[in-house]
This record gives sequence, C-alpha cells and structure tokens, in this order.
Amino acid sequence: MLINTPIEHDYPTINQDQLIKLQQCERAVELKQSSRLKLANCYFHEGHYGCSEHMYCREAVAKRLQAILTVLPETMGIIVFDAFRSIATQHSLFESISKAIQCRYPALTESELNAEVRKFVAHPDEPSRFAIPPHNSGGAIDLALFDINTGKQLNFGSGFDEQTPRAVTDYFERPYEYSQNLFNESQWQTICNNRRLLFGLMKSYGFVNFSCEWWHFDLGDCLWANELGMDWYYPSMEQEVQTLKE
Ligand SMILES: C[C@@H](N)C(=O)N[C@H](C)C(=O)O
Repeated sequence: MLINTPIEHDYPTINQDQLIKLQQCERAVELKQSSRLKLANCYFHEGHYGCSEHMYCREAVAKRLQAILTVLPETMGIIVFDAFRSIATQHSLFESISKAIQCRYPALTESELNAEVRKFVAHPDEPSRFAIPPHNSGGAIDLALFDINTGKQLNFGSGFDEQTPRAVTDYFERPYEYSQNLFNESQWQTICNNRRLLFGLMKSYGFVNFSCEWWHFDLGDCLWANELGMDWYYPSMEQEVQTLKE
C-alpha cells in the first residue's frame, strides 16, 4: 500500500466499536523483533535511567503494527525507537532534552524554553497537560520505516528526536526550500513521500500523530484524546510492565 496524500491532522471520530476494540486489547505485551520489525530501543542503548532491555506496549498497538506490516511494501519494515516508557525514563529524557535545547538556544526566556521543550518531550508530572505522559500509558510509539534490502532507515529529513523545525511532521509539505545544502529538490520530495506513507498508514490504523514530531504516534492515550476531543483511555502501564518483568 503506497499512500501519497498530503499530511492533514484531521482524524475521524472514534465509534463505540473501536473503543471496545481498544478495551479488548489493553493488556501490556512485549514487542518481539522480526526481520520486518526492528526494535532499536534507543533510550536503553543511550543509557537513560529506568529503561528496560525489553520493549513493551499495549496489545492494540502491537497488533496494529503487525497489521501495517501486511500492507506495507514487502521491501520495507518498521523500526521502533521507543514504546512504553517508565516515569523514571521520562524524567531522565525531560532533563536531557531541556539541557540540549537550552544549549542550542541560550537566548530563550524561561517561558520560551518551557514551551520549546514541550514540543519534544512530555513533562513526567504535569497533570494540567497530560494526566499520564503518553509513552507511560503504553499507547504511544516512536517509529520509522526501513529498507529491508539495505537495512537502512528511509530518509525522513531529520533524525529521531532531532530538536529542529524539520521534526514537524508536515514540514516537507511546503514547496522546496534550499536550506544549508541539506537536501536537493528530489530528496525533499522523497522525504515528503516517506512522511506521507508513515503518517497515512498510522492514521488509517487509528493512530494520531503528535504534529511536532514525525515519528511519534498515539493510540488511546492523552495526546490521542486531546486531538480527538475525547477522554483518554489507557492509564499508566507501569505496574503491568513490572509484573511482566517478574
Ligand atoms: C522524547 C520524544 N521521543 C517523545 O516521545 N516526545 C513526546 C512528546 C513524549 O515525551 O511523550
């Protein structure tokens, strides 16, 4: 299935049947690596506090990834950067991303810095924004597509967790712009198509994208609920993951 329609954050409303399906598949599961599902587990390998060598998510998320693999061209696979995240890891990430952004933009005021940081990471304990940080619910997933033959990630125009405007999901929807020799016009179009494919597939399987990050998708969590104007569905998965590990 090659989707090539412009990225639009307009999501269909969820009906009762779909909610029941989320409920039926709410248990915590461990993601299993296969030739077409690579588990990068980035934060574990970067040594962030509170990570596990295993990756977990809601069963509804895992099942949808498997379904997407059946419609994705056979030459492509999915690479998962991160899925369930403990609150300890969310703290660790929030601190490191805050520091990185402060170093990159030293002139930001405190409130500008707060707003910029939140484009790239949820605060670990900010109920006024999210009752449960999205990844802690097991409903959020960070991912990209890769080429099975080369093993390389497709070009998405920015790295995972790159804190620049290029991370904005629809950034490459605009007409080609020459920018610091980064991309030629054909690469710009390829990036645009790759983002459309990932976004279109995830959207067609019920996920909502966080518009500041092309790699971040949500199902049943607070970001999903905000976008759809509904109540969030999945609570913290911390306890269940703990039980799975024991
Ligand atoms: C840190 C980044 N990969 C991410 O997951 N950001 C979202 C907003 C989050 O922290 O939930």
